[in-house]
Amino acid sequence: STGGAVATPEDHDVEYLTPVSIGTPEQILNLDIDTGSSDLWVFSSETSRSEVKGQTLYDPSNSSTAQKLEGYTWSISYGDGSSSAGEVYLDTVSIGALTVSSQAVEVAQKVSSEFTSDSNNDGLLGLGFGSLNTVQPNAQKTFFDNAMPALDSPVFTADLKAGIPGRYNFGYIDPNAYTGNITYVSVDDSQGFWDWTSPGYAIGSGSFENTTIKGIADTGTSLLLLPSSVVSAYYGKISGAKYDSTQAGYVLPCSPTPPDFAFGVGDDGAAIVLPGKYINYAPTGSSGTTCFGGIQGDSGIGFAIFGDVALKAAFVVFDGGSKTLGWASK
Ligand SMILES: C[C@H](Cc1ccc(C(C)(C)C)cc1)[C@H](NN)c1nnnn1Cc1ccc2c(c1)OCO2
Repeated sequence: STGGAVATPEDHDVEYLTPVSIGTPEQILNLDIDTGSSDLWVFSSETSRSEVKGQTLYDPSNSSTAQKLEGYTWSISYGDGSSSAGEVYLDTVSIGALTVSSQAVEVAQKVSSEFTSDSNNDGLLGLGFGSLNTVQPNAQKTFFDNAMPALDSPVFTADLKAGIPGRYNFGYIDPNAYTGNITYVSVDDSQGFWDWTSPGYAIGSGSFENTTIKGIADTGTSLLLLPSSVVSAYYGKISGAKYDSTQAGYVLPCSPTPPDFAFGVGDDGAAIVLPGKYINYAPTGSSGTTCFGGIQGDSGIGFAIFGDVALKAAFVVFDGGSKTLGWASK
């Protein structure tokens, strides 16, 4: 079997939302597919009313296929400080033509203010490794883990785009979605992430800097978070760029367009090039002359995060069979 669905960017590509069908008859929620976590949780009829602001709610009592996992709970805190918690049902979940009949659907009873204020986001669908799942007393499998045995090929692909809809596909690699070759690299799943190591980077037309960058491919993080040495080298090339403590990040003049940023993939010289305009993440004020940088530091996290700013420059294969990541330009 195969499946897939569109991934539509919210403002500034801060996140990408994908329609996911849950229950019988189907209830369609727009979820943030997140390769950096492993819980599938949704706003629901059980979410406290004061914490709901416009989201679509999954109501298990309206699904003939919903089964409550009595005594099961979940609670998650994300690296950006947001959090949510609740109870657990099993129900039928589909992404396009791909259906998992007994998927753990974690219904939120509480969500933090960051989720409440994001009215278009109806929840997260985690595609990290199972060890990250927070359900107690027994961890639950991800949609991909449940689907994998039935898939034509044990893979899913992320084809995110700048400012326009892209796609997540399951079970096949679309040869029309990328250019050149796909370079596969090994993944360390010991922390539950799609964790890989880039051999280095280049700034604009500059020479390639060999420095290992270990980080995760994370569709659920907006920015590209890199070691401070790389980040200061990049912004050091841009007159007027500076670290702004009030913004808690590097800001830069929105024009002229900043230099491209390339990160290496594999040891054959392959690289993914981010056009400089991707680094103009969003204007910081009303004048539009200063932009918040799409590349920021990863200090305090312990690893780099190849978030949407990086992923939208590539076609990425998440191979659950060989536990490898495939990177291609497009
Ligand atoms: C943050 C997202 C998870 C999320 C997504 C969306 C949202 C909102 C809808 C409310 C906007 C909140 C949360 C990420 N997913 N793998 C994640 N989940 N756990 N760690 N990370 C990545 C990380 C880790 C550390 C950091 C960071 C990021 O930004 C700053 O420091």
